[in-house]
Amino acid sequence: EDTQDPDLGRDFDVIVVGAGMAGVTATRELRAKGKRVLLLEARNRVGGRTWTDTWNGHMIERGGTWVDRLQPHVWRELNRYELPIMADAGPTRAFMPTIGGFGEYDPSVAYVRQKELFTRFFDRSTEIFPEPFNPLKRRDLVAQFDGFSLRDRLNQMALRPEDEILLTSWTSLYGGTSERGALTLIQQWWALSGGTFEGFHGVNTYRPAKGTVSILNAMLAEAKPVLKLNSPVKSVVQNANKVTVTTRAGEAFTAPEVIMATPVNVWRTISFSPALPAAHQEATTTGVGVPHEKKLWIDLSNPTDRFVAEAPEGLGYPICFMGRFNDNQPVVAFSVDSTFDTTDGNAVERAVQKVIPGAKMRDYTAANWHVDPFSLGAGAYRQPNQLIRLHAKLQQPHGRVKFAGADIANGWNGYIDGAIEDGLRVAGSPTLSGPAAAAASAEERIVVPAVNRELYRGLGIR
Ligand SMILES: Cc1cc2nc3c(=O)[nH]c(=O)nc-3n(C[C@H](O)[C@H](O)[C@H](O)COP(=O)(O)OP(=O)(O)OC[C@H]3O[C@@H](n4cnc5c(N)ncnc54)[C@H](O)[C@@H]3O)c2cc1C
Repeated sequence: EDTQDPDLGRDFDVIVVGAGMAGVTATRELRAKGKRVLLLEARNRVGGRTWTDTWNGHMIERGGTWVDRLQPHVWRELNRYELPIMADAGPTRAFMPTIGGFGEYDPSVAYVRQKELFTRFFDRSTEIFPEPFNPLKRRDLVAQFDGFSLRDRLNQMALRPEDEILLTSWTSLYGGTSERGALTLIQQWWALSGGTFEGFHGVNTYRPAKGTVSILNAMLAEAKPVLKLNSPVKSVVQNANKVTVTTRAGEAFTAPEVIMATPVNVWRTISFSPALPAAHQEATTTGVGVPHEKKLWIDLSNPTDRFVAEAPEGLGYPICFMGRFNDNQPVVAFSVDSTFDTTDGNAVERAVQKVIPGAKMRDYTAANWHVDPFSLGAGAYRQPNQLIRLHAKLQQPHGRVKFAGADIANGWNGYIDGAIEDGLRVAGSPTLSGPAAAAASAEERIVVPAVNRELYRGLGIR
C-alpha cells in the first residue's frame, strides 16, 4: 500500500531491507524525521523471526513471543501504543531431568536446586557486565571469558551429573549446543535481568495479548512507509552518490542510504558491491542465529493440564524444552537437534513420548527457522570470541549501507528488545540504558497482570 506520495517512484531517502522488529523500528524513526522510506520485505508478511499466526483456531507465535519490563525498548513500545499484555498462567507440574529419567515436581519446589546452580553458573556476570547495555564496558574482563563456551563453563564447575543435567536444557537451547554458544552472551542476559534467577527466567512470562504483530502494526500505522512485501533483495550496489537495491524480480530502487535489517545469516545470500567488510563476511559465514532451532505447537489429548518439561542435552531427547503454559492452549516445544525431522509426525510424537511416556498427539505444526531462507537460523546467539572480535565492527556502516538487527544489538542481543534497540540506533535515535532504561521499564500505561516472581518464570496468578 503506497501511503507516501505516489510520485516517489523508485528513488527514496532511505531504503530499509527487512520488515522485522528492527527494520520496522528504524522505518518509524526515519519517517518521524521526515524521510521518504521504502521498506522492502522478502516474505508475504512483516515480523521476520516473530510470526503471529493462527493454527487450529489458536493464535500462536511461531517465533519470538515473550517480552518483559526488564526489556525497556519493547516495554516502551507496548506502553506507547497501549498494547495489552497477558501473563502465562504457568505450569502446575514440572518434569525435571534426573539420572533415572524425569522427576515430577510442584513448580514451586522444582527450581530450588536449579536456582542454586544457575546462580553459581553466572558467578561474576554482573561484574563483567556492569553496564549491561554496553557489553564492552569492561573489555578487560570480557576478554578473560569471551573464549569460553557454555560447555567450558559447565566443565569448569565440575558438577555432579545429577546437577549438570538440570542446566543443559537451557545451555543447549540458548547456545544451539552448549559447545557452540558463548558464555559471555548468557552472562550479559543475566546482568540485564538484574543478576537474579527470578529475573532471568521471569523475562519469559508476559506476551503481547494481540500477538507480537500488534507492535509492528502499531509502528507501521504511525510511520506509513512505502512497504513492499514479497520483494526479496538480491543485490546492493553502491557508488559514490547512491545505492541501488535490486529485488529478485528485477525491480531496482535507489537511495543515498540503505539499512540492511535482515538477519546476519542472510547477508551471505545477497550480493554486495563493493563486497562486505571482513568482519561482516566472517559473521555471516560462521553464523550467529541458533542453528537447527525448531519451534513446535503440539495438540496433545494427553496430558491436557499445564506442565513444563526440561530435557538434558546429549541423552537423546530431540525436544529440549516443552510445556503448556495456558489452559486450552496447545503445547509449545523447542528443539535444537539437527537430526530431528519435524516433517515426520511419528518422529514428533516419539519425541514427545520420550519426555512424557504415554503422551498422545492429535496434531502439530512446526517452524524450522534454520531452513527458512529469510532467517537461516533462529534467534541470535554468539559463539566464543565473537563479542570481542566482531561485535563493534558489525555495527559500523559499509559506505552508504548500514546494518541493524537483534543479531548485532548492544543490549538484549537475540531478543525482540534488541531488535528494537538496534532499529533506534541505526536510525540515529537514542537507545535506552541506565536511568533512561529504568524509567522506560517503570512505565505503566498498560495493565500489567500480577505474577509471583518468587516462582519459576514468574507464574501468573489466576
Ligand atoms: C523460535 C524463536 C523463539 C524466540 N523467542 C523469543 C522470545 O520469546 N522473546 C524475544 O524477545 N525474542 C525471541 N526470539 C528472538 C526474536 O524473535 C528476534 O531476535 C527478533 O525478532 C529479530 O528481529 P530482527 O528485526 O533483528 O530480525 P528478523 O525478525 O529476522 O527480521 C529480518 C527481516 O528481513 C527479511 N529479509 C530476509 N532476507 C531478506 C531479503 N533478501 N530481502 C528482503 N527482506 C529480507 C526477513 O523476512 C525478516 O522480515 C525468538 C526467535 C525465534 C526464532
